[in-house]
Amino acid sequence: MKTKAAIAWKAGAPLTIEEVDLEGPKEGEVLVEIKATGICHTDYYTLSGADPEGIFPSILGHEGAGVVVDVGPGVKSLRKDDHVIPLYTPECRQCKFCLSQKTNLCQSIRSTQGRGLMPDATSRFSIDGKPIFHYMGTSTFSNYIVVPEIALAKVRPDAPFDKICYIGCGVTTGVGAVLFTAKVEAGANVVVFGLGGIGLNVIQAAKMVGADKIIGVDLNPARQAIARKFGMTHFINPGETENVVDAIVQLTDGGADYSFECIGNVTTMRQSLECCHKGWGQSIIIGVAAAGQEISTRPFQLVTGRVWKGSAFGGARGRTDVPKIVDWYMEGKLNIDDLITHRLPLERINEGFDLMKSGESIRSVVLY
Ligand SMILES: NC(=O)C1=CN([C@@H]2O[C@H](COP(=O)(O)OP(=O)(O)OC[C@H]3O[C@@H](n4cnc5c(N)ncnc54)[C@H](O)[C@@H]3O)[C@@H](O)[C@H]2O)C=CC1
Ligand SMILES: N[C@@H](CCC(=O)N[C@@H](CSC=O)C(=O)NCC(=O)O)C(=O)O
Ligand SMILES: [Zn+2]
Ligand SMILES: [Zn+2]
Repeated sequence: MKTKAAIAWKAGAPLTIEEVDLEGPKEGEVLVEIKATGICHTDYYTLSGADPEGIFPSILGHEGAGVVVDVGPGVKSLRKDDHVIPLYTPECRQCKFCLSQKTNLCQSIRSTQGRGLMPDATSRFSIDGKPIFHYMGTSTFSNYIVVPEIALAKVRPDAPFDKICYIGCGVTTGVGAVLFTAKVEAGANVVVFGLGGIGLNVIQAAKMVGADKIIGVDLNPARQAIARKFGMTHFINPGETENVVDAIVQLTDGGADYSFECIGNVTTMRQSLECCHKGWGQSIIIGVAAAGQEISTRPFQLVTGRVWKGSAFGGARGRTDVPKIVDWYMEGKLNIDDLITHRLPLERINEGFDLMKSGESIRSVVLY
Protein backbone atom coordinates (compact mmCIF):
# COMPACT_ATOMS: atom_id res chain seq x y z
CA MET A 1 0.00 0.00 0.00
CA LYS A 2 0.92 3.68 -0.17
CA THR A 3 1.25 5.98 2.83
CA LYS A 4 1.99 9.64 3.33
CA ALA A 5 5.07 10.28 5.48
CA ALA A 6 7.60 12.95 6.42
CA ILE A 7 11.05 11.79 5.28
CA ALA A 8 14.35 12.71 6.93
CA TRP A 9 16.70 12.44 3.93
CA LYS A 10 19.84 13.63 5.71
CA ALA A 11 20.99 15.16 8.98
CA GLY A 12 20.01 18.79 9.45
CA ALA A 13 17.70 18.98 6.41
CA PRO A 14 13.99 19.79 6.76
CA LEU A 15 11.62 16.83 6.44
CA THR A 16 9.78 16.45 3.14
CA ILE A 17 6.31 14.95 2.70
CA GLU A 18 6.29 12.03 0.29
CA GLU A 19 4.17 9.12 -0.81
CA VAL A 20 5.92 5.98 0.45
CA ASP A 21 5.41 2.28 -0.34
CA LEU A 22 4.56 0.26 2.76
CA GLU A 23 4.72 -3.54 2.75
CA GLY A 24 2.00 -5.31 4.75
CA PRO A 25 2.49 -7.00 8.13
CA LYS A 26 4.48 -10.25 8.27
CA GLU A 27 4.41 -12.91 11.02
CA GLY A 28 3.85 -11.26 14.43
CA GLU A 29 3.42 -7.79 12.91
CA VAL A 30 0.57 -5.29 12.85
CA LEU A 31 -0.48 -2.56 10.40
CA VAL A 32 -1.51 0.61 12.26
CA GLU A 33 -3.09 3.82 11.02
CA ILE A 34 -1.46 6.62 13.03
CA LYS A 35 -4.02 9.31 13.88
CA ALA A 36 -1.75 11.73 15.77
CA THR A 37 1.90 12.08 16.79
CA GLY A 38 3.83 14.38 19.08
CA ILE A 39 7.23 15.83 18.21
CA CYS A 40 9.78 15.06 20.94
CA HIS A 41 13.19 16.65 21.47
CA THR A 42 14.71 13.24 20.65
CA ASP A 43 13.35 13.47 17.08
CA TYR A 44 15.19 16.78 16.78
CA TYR A 45 18.32 15.25 18.34
CA THR A 46 18.40 12.47 15.74
CA LEU A 47 17.55 14.81 12.86
CA SER A 48 20.38 17.13 13.95
CA GLY A 49 22.96 14.40 13.32
CA ALA A 50 24.06 14.14 16.98
CA ASP A 51 22.62 10.63 17.46
CA PRO A 52 25.16 7.85 16.84
CA GLU A 53 22.23 5.61 15.89
CA GLY A 54 20.82 8.21 13.49
CA ILE A 55 20.32 6.67 10.06
CA PHE A 56 19.07 8.28 6.85
CA PRO A 57 16.84 8.29 4.88
CA SER A 58 14.37 7.44 7.59
CA ILE A 59 10.92 8.22 8.94
CA LEU A 60 11.26 9.73 12.43
CA GLY A 61 8.55 10.01 15.13
CA HIS A 62 7.98 7.88 18.21
CA GLU A 63 5.07 9.53 20.07
CA GLY A 64 1.97 8.28 18.27
CA ALA A 65 -1.48 6.82 18.71
CA GLY A 66 -3.72 5.08 16.20
CA VAL A 67 -5.90 2.17 15.15
CA VAL A 68 -5.08 -1.39 14.07
CA VAL A 69 -5.93 -1.86 10.39
CA ASP A 70 -4.66 -5.40 9.85
CA VAL A 71 -2.69 -8.09 11.64
CA GLY A 72 -0.14 -10.56 10.29
CA PRO A 73 -0.11 -14.32 10.94
CA GLY A 74 0.34 -15.36 14.55
CA VAL A 75 -0.79 -12.08 16.12
CA LYS A 76 -2.89 -12.99 19.16
CA SER A 77 -3.24 -9.98 21.44
CA LEU A 78 -4.57 -7.45 18.92
CA ARG A 79 -7.20 -7.28 16.22
CA LYS A 80 -8.57 -4.84 13.64
CA ASP A 81 -9.99 -1.60 15.13
CA ASP A 82 -8.11 -1.88 18.44
CA HIS A 83 -6.74 1.47 19.60
CA VAL A 84 -2.99 1.37 20.20
CA ILE A 85 0.09 3.35 21.21
CA PRO A 86 3.35 2.23 19.51
CA LEU A 87 6.19 1.47 21.93
CA TYR A 88 9.82 2.30 21.21
CA THR A 89 10.55 0.20 24.29
CA PRO A 90 8.63 -3.00 23.56
CA GLU A 91 7.58 -5.57 26.15
CA CYS A 92 7.99 -9.16 24.90
CA ARG A 93 7.56 -10.69 28.40
CA GLN A 94 9.98 -13.46 27.39
CA CYS A 95 13.52 -12.09 27.10
CA LYS A 96 16.07 -12.09 29.92
CA PHE A 97 15.45 -8.39 30.53
CA CYS A 98 11.65 -8.68 30.71
CA LEU A 99 11.85 -11.79 32.91
CA SER A 100 14.32 -10.13 35.30
CA GLN A 101 11.59 -7.75 36.52
CA LYS A 102 14.53 -5.38 37.17
CA THR A 103 14.24 -3.25 34.03
CA ASN A 104 11.82 -2.15 31.33
CA LEU A 105 14.54 -2.36 28.66
CA CYS A 106 13.21 -5.33 26.65
CA GLN A 107 16.01 -6.35 24.29
CA SER A 108 14.19 -8.84 22.07
CA ILE A 109 14.26 -6.58 18.98
CA ARG A 110 16.68 -3.86 20.13
CA SER A 111 19.51 -4.61 17.70
CA THR A 112 17.41 -4.51 14.49
CA GLN A 113 15.44 -1.53 15.86
CA GLY A 114 18.70 0.39 16.39
CA ARG A 115 19.61 -0.28 12.73
CA GLY A 116 16.29 1.10 11.48
CA LEU A 117 14.92 -2.33 10.57
CA MET A 118 12.08 -4.66 11.46
CA PRO A 119 12.96 -7.85 13.43
CA ASP A 120 13.58 -9.79 10.17
CA ALA A 121 16.28 -7.19 9.33
CA THR A 122 14.37 -5.59 6.44
CA SER A 123 12.43 -2.35 6.11
CA ARG A 124 8.72 -2.18 5.29
CA PHE A 125 9.12 1.35 3.83
CA SER A 126 10.50 2.14 0.38
CA ILE A 127 10.40 4.76 -2.36
CA ASP A 128 11.04 3.67 -5.97
CA GLY A 129 12.24 0.33 -4.63
CA LYS A 130 14.89 1.93 -2.35
CA PRO A 131 14.47 1.23 1.37
CA ILE A 132 13.63 4.02 3.80
CA PHE A 133 14.65 3.18 7.38
CA HIS A 134 12.36 2.87 10.38
CA TYR A 135 13.12 4.93 13.52
CA MET A 136 12.92 3.71 17.12
CA GLY A 137 10.73 0.90 15.80
CA THR A 138 7.81 3.33 15.48
CA SER A 139 8.19 5.95 12.66
CA THR A 140 5.04 7.79 13.67
CA PHE A 141 5.71 10.56 11.15
CA SER A 142 4.09 8.12 8.70
CA ASN A 143 0.30 7.88 8.44
CA TYR A 144 0.52 4.06 8.32
CA ILE A 145 3.19 1.94 9.99
CA VAL A 146 3.99 -1.74 10.48
CA VAL A 147 5.21 -2.69 13.96
CA PRO A 148 5.73 -5.91 15.88
CA GLU A 149 2.84 -6.92 18.14
CA ILE A 150 5.14 -6.70 21.20
CA ALA A 151 5.66 -3.00 20.46
CA LEU A 152 2.00 -1.97 20.75
CA ALA A 153 0.05 -1.09 23.89
CA LYS A 154 -3.69 -1.65 23.54
CA VAL A 155 -5.58 1.28 25.07
CA ARG A 156 -9.23 2.13 25.77
CA PRO A 157 -11.15 3.23 22.67
CA ASP A 158 -12.69 6.40 24.18
CA ALA A 159 -9.33 8.14 24.74
CA PRO A 160 -8.60 10.95 22.24
CA PHE A 161 -5.69 10.21 19.89
CA ASP A 162 -4.57 13.84 19.75
CA LYS A 163 -3.86 13.79 23.51
CA ILE A 164 -2.81 10.22 24.29
CA CYS A 165 -0.18 10.18 21.54
CA TYR A 166 1.94 12.15 24.05
CA ILE A 167 1.81 9.10 26.38
CA GLY A 168 3.87 7.33 23.70
CA CYS A 169 6.91 9.18 25.04
CA GLY A 170 6.86 12.47 27.00
CA VAL A 171 4.13 11.80 29.56
CA THR A 172 5.28 8.26 30.36
CA THR A 173 8.94 9.31 30.47
CA GLY A 174 8.35 12.11 32.98
CA VAL A 175 5.61 10.54 35.08
CA GLY A 176 7.27 7.11 35.00
CA ALA A 177 10.67 8.47 36.09
CA VAL A 178 9.00 9.72 39.29
CA LEU A 179 6.78 6.69 39.95
CA PHE A 180 8.74 3.74 38.54
CA THR A 181 12.43 4.77 38.50
CA ALA A 182 12.84 7.05 41.52
CA LYS A 183 9.72 5.96 43.43
CA VAL A 184 9.48 9.44 44.97
CA GLU A 185 7.72 9.43 48.32
CA ALA A 186 5.39 12.05 49.84
CA GLY A 187 7.29 14.87 51.54
CA ALA A 188 10.42 14.52 49.36
CA ASN A 189 12.20 17.57 47.93
CA VAL A 190 12.47 17.32 44.15
CA VAL A 191 14.50 19.31 41.61
CA VAL A 192 13.75 19.28 37.88
CA PHE A 193 16.35 20.54 35.37
CA GLY A 194 14.58 21.50 32.12
CA LEU A 195 10.90 22.42 32.12
CA GLY A 196 9.98 21.20 28.64
CA GLY A 197 7.79 18.36 27.43
CA ILE A 198 9.47 15.89 29.80
CA GLY A 199 10.29 18.06 32.83
CA LEU A 200 6.72 19.36 33.22
CA ASN A 201 5.51 15.76 33.41
CA VAL A 202 8.09 15.07 36.13
CA ILE A 203 6.65 18.06 37.99
CA GLN A 204 3.05 16.91 37.70
CA ALA A 205 3.95 13.42 38.95
CA ALA A 206 6.01 14.84 41.84
CA LYS A 207 2.98 16.86 42.86
CA MET A 208 0.73 13.81 42.44
CA VAL A 209 2.80 11.77 44.93
CA GLY A 210 2.84 14.62 47.47
CA ALA A 211 6.40 15.96 47.11
CA ASP A 212 7.18 18.94 49.37
CA LYS A 213 9.40 21.41 47.51
CA ILE A 214 9.42 21.05 43.71
CA ILE A 215 12.19 23.24 42.33
CA GLY A 216 12.35 23.88 38.58
CA VAL A 217 15.51 25.01 36.75
CA ASP A 218 15.27 26.47 33.26
CA LEU A 219 16.97 29.17 31.18
CA ASN A 220 13.64 30.10 29.60
CA PRO A 221 11.75 32.46 31.97
CA ALA A 222 8.51 31.76 30.10
CA ARG A 223 8.54 28.24 31.54
CA GLN A 224 7.98 29.53 35.09
CA ALA A 225 4.24 30.21 34.80
CA ILE A 226 3.27 26.86 33.30
CA ALA A 227 5.56 24.94 35.66
CA ARG A 228 3.91 26.63 38.68
CA LYS A 229 0.52 25.61 37.28
CA PHE A 230 1.72 21.99 37.23
CA GLY A 231 3.04 22.08 40.82
CA MET A 232 6.48 23.75 40.84
CA THR A 233 7.01 25.63 44.11
CA HIS A 234 10.35 27.38 43.38
CA PHE A 235 12.02 28.51 40.14
CA ILE A 236 15.73 28.97 39.42
CA ASN A 237 16.92 30.65 36.24
CA PRO A 238 20.60 29.66 35.83
CA GLY A 239 21.12 32.83 33.80
CA GLU A 240 20.32 34.88 36.90
CA THR A 241 21.83 32.62 39.57
CA GLU A 242 25.51 32.64 40.53
CA ASN A 243 25.68 29.03 41.70
CA VAL A 244 22.71 26.77 40.92
CA VAL A 245 23.89 23.92 43.16
CA ASP A 246 24.37 26.21 46.19
CA ALA A 247 20.95 27.78 45.59
CA ILE A 248 19.29 24.34 45.63
CA VAL A 249 21.23 23.14 48.68
CA GLN A 250 20.11 26.26 50.57
CA LEU A 251 16.47 25.93 49.53
CA THR A 252 16.34 22.26 50.57
CA ASP A 253 18.27 22.30 53.86
CA GLY A 254 21.18 20.26 52.49
CA GLY A 255 20.13 19.05 49.05
CA ALA A 256 17.43 17.39 46.99
CA ASP A 257 16.07 13.96 47.81
CA TYR A 258 15.55 13.44 44.07
CA SER A 259 16.67 15.43 41.05
CA PHE A 260 15.75 14.83 37.41
CA GLU A 261 17.82 16.01 34.44
CA CYS A 262 15.47 16.59 31.52
CA ILE A 263 17.70 18.59 29.17
CA GLY A 264 20.46 16.34 27.77
CA ASN A 265 23.30 18.66 28.85
CA VAL A 266 26.30 17.15 30.65
CA THR A 267 26.89 20.29 32.73
CA THR A 268 23.38 20.20 34.17
CA MET A 269 23.73 16.42 34.65
CA ARG A 270 26.67 17.13 36.97
CA GLN A 271 24.68 19.83 38.78
CA SER A 272 21.77 17.42 39.15
CA LEU A 273 24.01 14.98 41.03
CA GLU A 274 25.82 17.57 43.11
CA CYS A 275 22.60 19.29 44.27
CA CYS A 276 21.48 16.01 45.89
CA HIS A 277 21.43 15.46 49.62
CA LYS A 278 24.50 13.81 51.12
CA GLY A 279 23.86 10.21 52.12
CA TRP A 280 20.81 9.47 49.99
CA GLY A 281 19.96 11.99 47.24
CA GLN A 282 19.28 10.41 43.84
CA SER A 283 19.89 12.10 40.48
CA ILE A 284 17.85 10.60 37.66
CA ILE A 285 19.25 11.21 34.17
CA ILE A 286 16.52 11.40 31.54
CA GLY A 287 18.06 13.82 29.00
CA VAL A 288 19.86 12.34 25.98
CA ALA A 289 23.32 13.86 25.41
CA ALA A 290 24.96 14.01 22.01
CA ALA A 291 27.50 11.48 20.73
CA GLY A 292 30.93 11.97 22.29
CA GLN A 293 29.65 13.75 25.42
CA GLU A 294 30.65 12.38 28.82
CA ILE A 295 29.57 13.09 32.39
CA SER A 296 32.00 13.74 35.22
CA THR A 297 31.99 14.46 38.93
CA ARG A 298 34.29 13.91 41.89
CA PRO A 299 33.88 10.25 42.91
CA PHE A 300 33.59 11.62 46.47
CA GLN A 301 30.05 12.71 45.51
CA LEU A 302 29.15 9.01 45.12
CA VAL A 303 31.25 7.83 48.07
CA THR A 304 29.20 10.15 50.22
CA GLY A 305 25.94 8.55 49.20
CA ARG A 306 24.62 10.46 46.22
CA VAL A 307 23.31 8.15 43.49
CA TRP A 308 23.31 8.57 39.72
CA LYS A 309 20.58 6.61 37.89
CA GLY A 310 19.22 6.64 34.36
CA SER A 311 15.64 6.32 33.19
CA ALA A 312 14.46 5.28 29.72
CA PHE A 313 10.75 5.59 28.89
CA GLY A 314 10.22 6.34 32.59
CA GLY A 315 11.03 2.76 33.53
CA ALA A 316 7.58 1.86 32.20
CA ARG A 317 6.76 -1.60 30.84
CA GLY A 318 4.82 -0.41 27.84
CA ARG A 319 2.10 -3.02 27.29
CA THR A 320 1.41 -3.22 31.03
CA ASP A 321 1.82 0.41 32.17
CA VAL A 322 0.82 2.56 29.17
CA PRO A 323 -2.88 1.50 29.27
CA LYS A 324 -2.91 2.48 32.97
CA ILE A 325 -1.43 5.89 32.21
CA VAL A 326 -4.13 6.41 29.58
CA ASP A 327 -6.70 5.57 32.30
CA TRP A 328 -5.11 8.13 34.68
CA TYR A 329 -5.47 10.78 31.98
CA MET A 330 -9.10 9.82 31.29
CA GLU A 331 -9.83 9.89 35.05
CA GLY A 332 -8.45 13.45 35.28
CA LYS A 333 -5.39 12.47 37.35
CA LEU A 334 -2.96 13.74 34.69
CA ASN A 335 -3.17 16.98 32.74
CA ILE A 336 -2.06 16.45 29.17
CA ASP A 337 -4.26 19.01 27.43
CA ASP A 338 -2.41 22.09 28.75
CA LEU A 339 0.96 20.74 27.62
CA ILE A 340 -0.13 20.39 23.99
CA THR A 341 0.45 23.93 22.85
CA HIS A 342 0.38 23.50 19.06
CA ARG A 343 -1.48 21.29 16.57
CA LEU A 344 -0.35 20.98 12.96
CA PRO A 345 -1.11 18.98 9.80
CA LEU A 346 1.74 16.72 8.58
CA GLU A 347 2.50 19.19 5.80
CA ARG A 348 3.62 21.73 8.47
CA ILE A 349 5.69 19.33 10.59
CA ASN A 350 8.88 21.38 10.16
CA GLU A 351 7.15 24.28 11.95
CA GLY A 352 6.78 21.94 14.93
CA PHE A 353 10.58 21.56 15.07
CA ASP A 354 11.03 25.34 14.77
CA LEU A 355 8.58 25.94 17.65
CA MET A 356 10.55 23.50 19.82
CA LYS A 357 13.90 25.09 18.99
CA SER A 358 12.64 28.61 19.72
CA GLY A 359 11.16 27.52 23.07
CA GLU A 360 7.63 28.57 22.03
CA SER A 361 6.02 25.14 22.26
CA ILE A 362 5.84 22.56 25.00
CA ARG A 363 4.45 19.87 22.69
CA SER A 364 3.38 20.16 19.09
CA VAL A 365 1.08 17.42 17.87
CA VAL A 366 0.73 16.48 14.21
CA LEU A 367 -2.79 15.39 13.20
CA TYR A 368 -3.27 13.11 10.21
N1 LIG B 1 15.32 9.01 28.66
C1 LIG B 1 14.22 8.99 27.94
O1 LIG B 1 13.50 7.99 27.87
C2 LIG B 1 13.82 10.21 27.19
C3 LIG B 1 14.67 11.27 27.05
N2 LIG B 1 14.29 12.40 26.38
C4 LIG B 1 15.25 13.50 26.37
O2 LIG B 1 14.85 14.42 27.40
C5 LIG B 1 15.33 15.73 27.08
C6 LIG B 1 14.18 16.73 27.19
O3 LIG B 1 13.22 16.49 26.17
P1 LIG B 1 11.99 17.51 25.98
O4 LIG B 1 11.41 17.85 27.30
O5 LIG B 1 11.13 16.95 24.91
O6 LIG B 1 12.80 18.79 25.44
P2 LIG B 1 12.32 20.30 25.42
O7 LIG B 1 13.12 20.94 24.36
O8 LIG B 1 10.84 20.37 25.39
O9 LIG B 1 12.76 20.87 26.87
C7 LIG B 1 14.07 21.16 27.25
C8 LIG B 1 14.04 22.31 28.28
O10 LIG B 1 15.36 22.50 28.77
C9 LIG B 1 15.62 23.90 28.84
N3 LIG B 1 17.06 24.10 28.79
C10 LIG B 1 17.88 23.92 27.72
N4 LIG B 1 19.16 24.12 28.07
C11 LIG B 1 19.16 24.43 29.39
C12 LIG B 1 20.19 24.72 30.35
N5 LIG B 1 21.49 24.73 30.01
N6 LIG B 1 19.83 24.99 31.63
C13 LIG B 1 18.51 24.97 31.98
N7 LIG B 1 17.50 24.71 31.12
C14 LIG B 1 17.83 24.42 29.84
C15 LIG B 1 14.86 24.49 27.67
O11 LIG B 1 14.59 25.86 27.88
C16 LIG B 1 13.58 23.63 27.69
O12 LIG B 1 12.58 24.22 28.50
C17 LIG B 1 15.94 15.61 25.68
O13 LIG B 1 17.33 15.40 25.83
C18 LIG B 1 15.28 14.36 25.12
O14 LIG B 1 16.06 13.79 24.10
C19 LIG B 1 13.04 12.54 25.87
C20 LIG B 1 12.15 11.53 25.96
C21 LIG B 1 12.48 10.25 26.56
N1 LIG C 1 20.19 6.53 20.09
C1 LIG C 1 20.73 7.35 21.13
C2 LIG C 1 20.06 7.05 22.46
C3 LIG C 1 18.69 7.57 22.49
C4 LIG C 1 18.02 7.25 23.79
O1 LIG C 1 18.63 7.27 24.84
N2 LIG C 1 16.74 6.96 23.72
C5 LIG C 1 15.93 6.76 24.88
C6 LIG C 1 14.59 7.20 24.58
S1 LIG C 1 14.57 8.90 24.13
C7 LIG C 1 13.00 9.18 23.69
O2 LIG C 1 12.63 10.26 23.38
C8 LIG C 1 15.85 5.30 25.27
O3 LIG C 1 14.83 4.75 25.60
N3 LIG C 1 16.95 4.65 25.27
C9 LIG C 1 17.04 3.25 25.53
C10 LIG C 1 17.43 2.52 24.28
O4 LIG C 1 17.50 1.30 24.31
O5 LIG C 1 17.65 3.20 23.25
C11 LIG C 1 22.21 7.16 21.30
O6 LIG C 1 22.73 6.18 20.77
O7 LIG C 1 22.80 8.05 21.95
ZN1 LIG D 1 10.65 11.08 23.02
ZN1 LIG E 1 11.58 -8.57 26.41
